[in-house]
Amino acid sequence: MAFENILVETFDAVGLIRLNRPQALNALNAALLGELNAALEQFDADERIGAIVITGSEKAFAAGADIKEMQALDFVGAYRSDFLGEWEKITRARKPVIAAVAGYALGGGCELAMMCDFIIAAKTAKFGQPEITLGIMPGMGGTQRLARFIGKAKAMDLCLTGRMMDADEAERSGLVARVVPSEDLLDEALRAAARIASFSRPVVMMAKETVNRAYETTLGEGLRFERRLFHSMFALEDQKEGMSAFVEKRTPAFKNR
Ligand SMILES: CC(C)=CC(=O)SCCNC(=O)CCNC(=O)[C@H](O)C(C)(C)COP(=O)(O)OP(=O)(O)OC[C@H]1O[C@@H](n2cnc3c(N)ncnc32)[C@H](O)[C@@H]1OP(=O)(O)O
Repeated sequence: MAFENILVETFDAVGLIRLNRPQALNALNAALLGELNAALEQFDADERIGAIVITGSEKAFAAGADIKEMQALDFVGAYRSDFLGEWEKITRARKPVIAAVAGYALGGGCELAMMCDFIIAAKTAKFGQPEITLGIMPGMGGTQRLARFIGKAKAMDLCLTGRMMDADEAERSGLVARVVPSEDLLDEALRAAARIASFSRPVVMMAKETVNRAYETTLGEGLRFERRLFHSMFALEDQKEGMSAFVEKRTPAFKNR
């Protein structure tokens, strides 16, 4: 499939998607969304791929939903088309997705990064929900995910003032897993993805599913879910291989089953 708004590459077991609308600071329009979903589906279905990285440019991961595309929208059009609803598909990828963020991650850009499983940020990264300055509020999950990830105080601050948060504040707040020098961003993200891809695929997928469950259920239900999936891992050849390799002091050769 040919893409116009993203660039897609593979590095061994890692799929890399670069948002590529430099003229609009990677503003997220419908065409880009369709391509991003298609690329993610392809990587998710590809047996050779174990993890996925989404990145932007040095200046912008993404400066938000495309304001020029949204400008003329009316209520009925937004409601009937469930405008922005398709973005949730990104969270359905079953393989881990890392956001490698440099520059602006604003509005929908910040929300897209939060839909990924974790964020690695360059020193230059700036996160924010400036929708309030446009006469709207976040609509791709910002109010809900920020409140869960960084707490009410910071979520309110960002959504109500529209201010930007730099990479260090984002890391202190728990939004970002690691901050690295800009020149190391992609290598660091690809290395993390390659490490994940080297582990047992079903175990990685179950670990992702289980951590995500923490955001959707009670602690009791989450703990039961974790324990049941944990028990199921003893049916995997990869559990036998991983533990034998430890005892025999060698590197495990996982077979993803
Ligand atoms: C998901 C939901 C519900 C909502 C949203 O996401 S709303 C969008 C939220 N984002 C913003 O409000 C940020 C808008 N952008 C900016 O404030 C600035 O572009 C900046 C601070 C990120 C960077 O400023 P800078 O002066 O360095 O660059 P610009 O000249 O302003 O931008 C270059 C080029 O990109 C176009 N651009 C930037 N952001 C968007 C956007 N979100 N949608 C559409 N186009 C965007 C900008 O217009 C300019 O293009 P032109 O020179 O052709 O006008």
